[in-house]
Amino acid sequence: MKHEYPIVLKGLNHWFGTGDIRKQAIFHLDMSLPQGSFTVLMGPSGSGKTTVLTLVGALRAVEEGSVRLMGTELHAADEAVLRWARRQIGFIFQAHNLHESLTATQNVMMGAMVHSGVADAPARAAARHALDLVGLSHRLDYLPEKLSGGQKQRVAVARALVGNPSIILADEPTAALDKDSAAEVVDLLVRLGRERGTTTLMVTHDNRILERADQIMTLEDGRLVKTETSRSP
Ligand SMILES: Nc1ncnc2c1ncn2[C@@H]1O[C@H](COP(=O)(O)OP(=O)(O)OP(=O)(O)O)[C@@H](O)[C@H]1O
Repeated sequence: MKHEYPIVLKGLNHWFGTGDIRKQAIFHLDMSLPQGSFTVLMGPSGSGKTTVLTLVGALRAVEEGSVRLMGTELHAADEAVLRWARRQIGFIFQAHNLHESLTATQNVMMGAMVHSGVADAPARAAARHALDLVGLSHRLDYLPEKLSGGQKQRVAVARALVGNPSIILADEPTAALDKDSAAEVVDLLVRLGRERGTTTLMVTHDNRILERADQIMTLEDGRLVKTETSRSP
């Protein structure tokens, strides 16, 4: 089923700690991300970007307000719904989370097997397909140490894509990359939005990629202070 806005946050508040040290980290956050769009979440260190990403990713319980993924509410959702939500998502983090002793294909296969519990042969086929999609079909059997920074991060993107997610959540995926490699990874995510309708939310400090974003949202002290829409998806 298609959803015009696969990610919708309404009146989201979040706190850390209890008692005297209880501190609000997110304040009244509203956000709607259109299907196929590429949204960048910016803001100074400590402004709440990662907290938002983990709430949207069903990695943290929603305390107050609403997070809807593909129309399904995560606030007060049971574990089965949260597991379902995580299966809709491909997660991409900084470059260095590939297993060094596994080839590109094996790294991506792990994503397929964890994601959907599929067996070896279909996981291998899915991994090859995902690596082809990110332009690495000529590097299937390479170990990470033989790949460039940009190629490693494209393996991480392939691993996130292998379960065919509707949503991609990325935390600083270009931080360790040079300009061209960063552009490569971002162009890929933008293309996936256009071609497959994948909706991406990326946390970044990286000014180099802003011109490629459909929406740029800026958080300060847990509040959304600016939303810029640069082009329609
Ligand atoms: N597990 C936690 N326990 C207590 N406070 C936390 C926890 N995680 C985050 N915080 C606090 O919540 C606020 C938002 O943190 P968050 O990590 O979301 O910011 P960020 O914008 O992602 O920062 P950075 O760019 O440095 O990663 C900060 O004040 C932080 O200290």
